[in-house]
Amino acid sequence: MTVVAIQPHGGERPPKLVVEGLCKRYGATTALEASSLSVGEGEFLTLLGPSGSGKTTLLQLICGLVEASEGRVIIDGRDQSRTPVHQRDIGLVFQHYALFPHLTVAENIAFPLKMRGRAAAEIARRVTDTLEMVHLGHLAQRFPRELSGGQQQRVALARCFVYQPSIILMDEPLGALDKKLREHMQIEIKRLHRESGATIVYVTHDQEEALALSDRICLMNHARIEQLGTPREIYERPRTAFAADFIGISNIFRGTATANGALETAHGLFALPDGARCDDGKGALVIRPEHLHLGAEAGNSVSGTVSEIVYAGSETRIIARLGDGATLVLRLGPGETVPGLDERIVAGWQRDKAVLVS
Ligand SMILES: Nc1ncnc2c1ncn2[C@@H]1O[C@H](COP(=O)(O)OP(=O)(O)OP(=O)(O)O)[C@@H](O)[C@H]1O
Repeated sequence: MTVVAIQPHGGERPPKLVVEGLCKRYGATTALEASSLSVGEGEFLTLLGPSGSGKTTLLQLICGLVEASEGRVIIDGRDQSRTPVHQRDIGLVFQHYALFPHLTVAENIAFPLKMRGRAAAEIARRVTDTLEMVHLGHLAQRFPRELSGGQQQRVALARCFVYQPSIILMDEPLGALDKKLREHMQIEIKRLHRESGATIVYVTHDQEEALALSDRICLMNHARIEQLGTPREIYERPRTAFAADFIGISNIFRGTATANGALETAHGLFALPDGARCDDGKGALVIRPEHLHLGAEAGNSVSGTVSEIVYAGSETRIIARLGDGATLVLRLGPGETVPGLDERIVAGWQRDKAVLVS
């Protein structure tokens, strides 16, 4: 078992949530290896990773739906590891909205406030404000069955935001919606986050959604934290080939380090970026498509045959086949000359544009 060092939370924000060595085992299966992280007040942190990587388990441990095998959950400086789920002051939003079918939109949103014994005048005011916030004021008297999927999910969000929980946890809340509605709701969630100042931990397996929403991303793989950083840090400075591959498009060349600071790969000998070193003699070079240019540059280049040309308005994406069946992706800007299908090309990169990963 490896214990990951506590990762610093974003910026100067005081920590709202600290997870220390949290671990979950089900018999012989480890759903989450001992993991530590810290989430700042008002931060939007996304747990991102493939199916089965431990995202939901970590979320359930934070809210107390699942009991940890080891580790601690600290909220606002207090150890809440043994606090029951309903006493943790955490709001939950899941993929399936679970609205009360026999209550109107306004009554659904009022429900958590009534449960907490708030005064009628306060409930009325907060429900009105929250309905405004999610743009559902005109549908207050409808029942859930009279709403579209996107509207129902907005009610679910409102029902969570209305009582201003300390932390809001969301598990694939947009998973059941179609792509267009998802993108619209992402903007809504971003706005709700900004306007409410809530601390949010959000689970998704969709990297574009994670990039669009998050202050920081906690990338998970095989029941552990692979990398934690801002979207830009993970995109520009991935630490592993998995991180480079999971976030954005990457060209990855694996190889062995040579004595004079180069990487010997199946596609050629490439100079490493300044200061980069392979610790165990092996590594991989990651080159993003926008850093590849037609023609040899600074000695680092590969040759291939164009197999696909994808015109996408602001850019043209070229996919080329390399010698051993591997593919290469590069992006050409509007002014650049586009090669023809089946044409032989040489694509090069400046060595400092590549990132060495493990
Ligand atoms: N109650 C359980 N009993 C046994 N194994 C479990 C249980 N819950 C989760 N697991 C296992 O723990 C691992 C992590 O599961 P988890 O649901 O956290 O992954 P996830 O990243 O959220 O996946 P998905 O995106 O598919 O929801 C998986 O291998 C899963 O099979």
